[in-house]
Amino acid sequence: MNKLLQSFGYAFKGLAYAFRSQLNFKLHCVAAVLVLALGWYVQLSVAEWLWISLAIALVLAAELFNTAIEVLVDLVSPNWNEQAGRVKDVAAGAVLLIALLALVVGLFIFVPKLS
Ligand SMILES: Nc1ncnc2c1ncn2[C@@H]1O[C@H](COP(=O)(O)OP(=O)(O)OP(=O)(O)O)[C@@H](O)[C@H]1O
Repeated sequence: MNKLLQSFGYAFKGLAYAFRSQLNFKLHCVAAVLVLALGWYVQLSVAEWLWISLAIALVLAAELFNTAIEVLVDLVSPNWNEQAGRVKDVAAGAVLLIALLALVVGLFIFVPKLS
């Protein structure tokens, strides 16, 4: 049980680090709160809540993986290196792809309700 609590502690430490150090993660957290408030305002259905929750979780998880990759790259390759840059670019591309998916999900759900 103690070990489990300790693992949660490490996970929260990671979340706090990402929130403190990554502007993009902070912005996505703010966007998530605004989307949740809007969802409450327009009274989303259960299925719509599931889609929105999935989109939010995917974006935030992608940002966290991207942060972990950036930290790792900076650790193993602190100097300029083409391959290191490529690793960061690909990770950033994954975040962009998932953020676009979340945007499409949000547009499909909210545009008909707000127009
Ligand atoms: N060690 C490196 N070698 C080569 N290119 C790098 C290296 N570090 C970063 N880059 C290039 O600079 C870009 C931005 O890197 P950086 O680590 O600043 O990421 P970021 O997305 O701006 O992260 P942060 O949110 O920490 O500012 C990378 O996508 C990559 O193209």
